[in-house]
Amino acid sequence: MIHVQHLTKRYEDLQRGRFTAVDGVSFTARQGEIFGLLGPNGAGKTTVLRILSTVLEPSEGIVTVAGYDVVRDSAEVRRNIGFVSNNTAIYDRMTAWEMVEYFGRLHGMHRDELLMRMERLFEQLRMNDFRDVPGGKMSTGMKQKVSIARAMIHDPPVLIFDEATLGLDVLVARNLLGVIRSLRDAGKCLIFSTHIMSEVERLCDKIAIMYRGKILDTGSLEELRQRHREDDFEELFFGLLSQHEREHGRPSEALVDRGEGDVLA
Ligand SMILES: Nc1ncnc2c1ncn2[C@@H]1O[C@H](COP(=O)(O)OP(=O)(O)OP(=O)(O)O)[C@@H](O)[C@H]1O
Repeated sequence: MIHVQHLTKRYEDLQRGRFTAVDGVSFTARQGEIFGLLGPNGAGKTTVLRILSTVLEPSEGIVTVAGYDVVRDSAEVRRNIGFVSNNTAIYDRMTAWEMVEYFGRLHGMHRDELLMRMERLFEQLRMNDFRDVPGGKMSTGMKQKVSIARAMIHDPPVLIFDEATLGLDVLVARNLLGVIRSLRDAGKCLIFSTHIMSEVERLCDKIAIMYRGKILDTGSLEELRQRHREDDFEELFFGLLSQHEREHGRPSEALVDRGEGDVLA
């Protein structure tokens, strides 16, 4: 469903000059699968997801979503994906129902089809209790559900969650992970990016560990554990990052010195 081959993205940065944020990344994510992108802040996860959702163009490499090329067929790609982040704008004065309806119209959905889809979605995400609550009066959990409903209104086969649990309390985050699992069971292809190891361990069928623009390894949790002969996922993760630092001439303490200790969160 998603094929990423030798993807590289360079930014022209005023301070750093030409900076490679994503460096030769390849992976495949399939239908009915939750694919986790795990990495500390700055690893390049958001850049990859922005390319998948056609907001940015690759510098090199080929990326296809549902068979469509993100550069050549960007409109088709957008029809096939929904994007959920932790900072989606929710309009204070629009109700949950109005917001989701508005996004359905933006996707050009016909009225009857839109209403049917909305009824199903509000039921599925348990949003009927707050159908008529305006954004300004919603809890964080309600807002997050509206963001998901908005991303799913056109029933895309691919859903992308970028650090979607950031800032949510444990209960809301737990509910969100439940929703993501049920979408997987309904056959969607899900990409879930996070810096939180436990979420990836509990949720993802396949994991790509990303650091400094590269994928250091990829596989199911079990495959990764066996390959690295390490049952403790946290040890495995830091082991891979430290090995990368050693091979690239940096001391492993740099992980902590650079303030990247928060990958432990
Ligand atoms: N528009 C830009 N111009 C220059 N550099 C950028 C730009 N956007 C991102 N970067 C840099 O690219 C690198 C990767 O950033 P990216 O946001 O993709 O990482 P991330 O893994 O999603 O981390 P985070 O969770 O902090 O967003 C970082 O060093 C970041 O500073």
